[in-house]
This record gives sequence, structure tokens and C-alpha cells, in this order.
Amino acid sequence: MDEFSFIDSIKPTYYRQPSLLKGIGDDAAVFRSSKDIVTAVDTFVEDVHFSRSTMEPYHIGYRALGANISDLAAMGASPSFYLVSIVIPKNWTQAELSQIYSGMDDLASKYHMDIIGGDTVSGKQLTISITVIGYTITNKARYRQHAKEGDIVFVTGTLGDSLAGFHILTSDNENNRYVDQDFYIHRHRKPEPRVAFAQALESLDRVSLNDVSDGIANEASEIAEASNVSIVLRENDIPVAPSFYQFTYEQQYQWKLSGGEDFELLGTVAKGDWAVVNEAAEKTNTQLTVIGSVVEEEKHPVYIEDNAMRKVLKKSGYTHLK
Ligand SMILES: Nc1ncnc2c1ncn2[C@@H]1O[C@H](COP(=O)(O)OP(=O)(O)OP(=O)(O)O)[C@@H](O)[C@H]1O
Ligand SMILES: Cc1ncc(C[n+]2csc(CCOP(=O)(O)O)c2C)c(N)n1
Ligand SMILES: [Mg+2]
Ligand SMILES: [Mg+2]
Ligand SMILES: [Mg+2]
Repeated sequence: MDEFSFIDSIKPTYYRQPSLLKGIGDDAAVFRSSKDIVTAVDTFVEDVHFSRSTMEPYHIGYRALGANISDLAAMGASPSFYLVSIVIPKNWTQAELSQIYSGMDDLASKYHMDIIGGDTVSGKQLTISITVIGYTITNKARYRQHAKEGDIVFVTGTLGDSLAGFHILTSDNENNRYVDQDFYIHRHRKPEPRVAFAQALESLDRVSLNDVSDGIANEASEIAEASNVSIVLRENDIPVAPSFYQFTYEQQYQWKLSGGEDFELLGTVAKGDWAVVNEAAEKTNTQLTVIGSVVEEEKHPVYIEDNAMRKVLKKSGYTHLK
């Protein structure tokens, strides 16, 4: 199958977003909007972000779009469109490629998102780069720079699950010795971005949000640095899955703080607005935990407290080009 029949094979037969004027099939796509437009791009490379031994092609697509939608969630945006640039090596079959697109479309359909363009080239390593587009009502994008001294620091869901799943998939596990292994593997392969929760915060004037792609040690320091404050996290309050205790202490510590790829939301909000955040969590059935507080800017962006002992928490997540 050549480039042009491949594009034909992924072209949707209908679009879900009424604001779309031109989708796949011209030099560029066109849509119309009176709202604030939010856009992000993230790239996924075989053997860096996924491997064929731990992911079916379907999961590769699902997760790549999920990670991108998670950035829209972290901005408080409603997802609407995506564009996919793909580099395809010779050893990928047409059936596998259509599985990748079907993983993306299954997640996209939950948010009524449309694929409106992309690019197809051949190359050595499967690489998928997805651009997502969403919108917020005027002036309601949620910035990392919005934290203030005195804020409550919260996180959705549980942390460390994705890397635990990756560990289970890549360790010698012939006897299926892990408790809840399907749960951890599912969290790794099919992350659910926290779009509904972030949108339920719409009435708030100020909330800072960041999604957990690299681990909360990094994500918290991004908020602290952007806001010129420091963040103190309480180690024992960081939420983990009930069976997380089966892993070694070092693994637990490392994965919950620096594992990343859980695509939960880390945020800060004024104490007086806490009821709204709580209500949003209840309304959207989202686990929500207070894990620390925002303090006046100190020497380091993030500290971690354990039984009243305060230590500096260094950036420690996944960093490319190191
Ligand atoms: N190569 C690049 N060219 C231009 N801007 C970039 C480039 N790489 C990152 N950025 C910008 O830097 C900022 C931070 O990007 P970063 O990728 O760290 O955030 P993220 O997408 O939330 O995290 P992650 O990629 O770990 O999921 C964003 O505004 C992003 O658009
Ligand atoms: C095969 C394989 N090897 C390693 C990992 C772990 N990993 C890769 S990228 C990343 C952070 C986010 O990256 P980015 O900053 O590019 O969004 C993490 C935790 C994986 N998922 N699969
Ligand atoms: Mg990025
Ligand atoms: Mg992000
Ligand atoms: Mg990153």
C-alpha cells in the first residue's frame, strides 16, 4: 500500500465537530472558533516511549493520543481535533497500522474529537507525533504559573501505576506473581486523561494544573518555578494503589515520585476554593488527594516531608537528551 492509499484508508467518512470546515484532503485543515484555542504536540518513538513487546499496536495509538489529550486536560481545555504525523518502517503491516489508528479513534470518539490531518513518511523507527487542538471559554486556560503561597496541592488518581505496569510487562513473570497485574498493565497501556475533572473546575477563577507525564517531582517543580513559589509534598499522603505495597520500598518511592506516564493531574488551589475541587472530583468520580501545600519561594522549588523531616526533592523524572 502506498502513501496515498494509506491516507485514504485512515480518512474518516464523517466528522464529529460542527466547527470543522475542512478536514483531511486539502493542503491544511480549517475550523472556526470564537473561543480560546489550546494546542499541544507530543511525539512517541519506538523503544523510547513504547516497545512492540509490551504494547499491541492498538495500545500504541490509544496511549499516544491519551498522553496528548492529557496536556489539554492540564490546560482545562475541551479536546476537539488532532493531527497525526507518522514515520513508518518497512516491517509494519497495513493491519498493524490500522490498529494504531483504531486505538486513537476509540479514545477520540469518547471526546467527539476528529482527526483532521497529518503526514505520512517512511523511515527507520516507528514515530508518532500527535498535535491536539482544544478550546476553553475566554481566559479559563489553567497555567502552571497560577500557584500562590497558601494554596493546597492536590493530585488525582494514584501514582506510580504506569511504571509498575511496565515493570510487570518487562520482568520475568512466568508465574504471574504480581497482585492486580491486569490493573497496572491497563494503567500503562490505556491511560485515561482527566478531562472531565479539569472541566468541572470551570467556575474557578484560579487553579494551576500540570499533568503527570514525567513524575510529580518534575511536575511540582514546573509549577513552583513558573509561579515563583515552593511546594512542600507529604510523602505519606501521596496516593498509590492498594496493592502497591507489594513492590520494594525503593520501587514505590521511585515510581510514585518519578515514574511518570500516569497522566493524572497535579494542581494547586486556594483553600477557600477547595469545596469546588472536591465537588468536581465527586461529580466526575475522580479520586482526589491533598498531598501538600504551596509556601513562599525558598531556595529549592520542591521539598518532601516525611514524619516532619523536610528534605529537598530533586527533579528526577524521565529526561530526554541527558
Ligand atoms: N522542540 C520544541 N520546540 C518548541 N517548543 C517546545 C519544544 N519542546 C518543547 N516545547 C515547549 O516547551 C514547553 C514544555 O514542554 P514539555 O514537553 O516539557 O511539556 P509536556 O508536553 O507537558 O511534557 P511531556 O512532553 O513530558 O509530556 C511546552 O510549551 C512545549 O510546547
Ligand atoms: C519502551 C519504554 N521504555 C521506557 C519507558 C518509560 N518512559 C519513556 S518516556 C517517559 C516519560 C515521558 O516522556 P515524554 O517527556 O517524552 O512525554 C517514560 C517514563 C516506556 N514507557 N517505554
Ligand atoms: Mg511535551
Ligand atoms: Mg504536560
Ligand atoms: Mg517530558
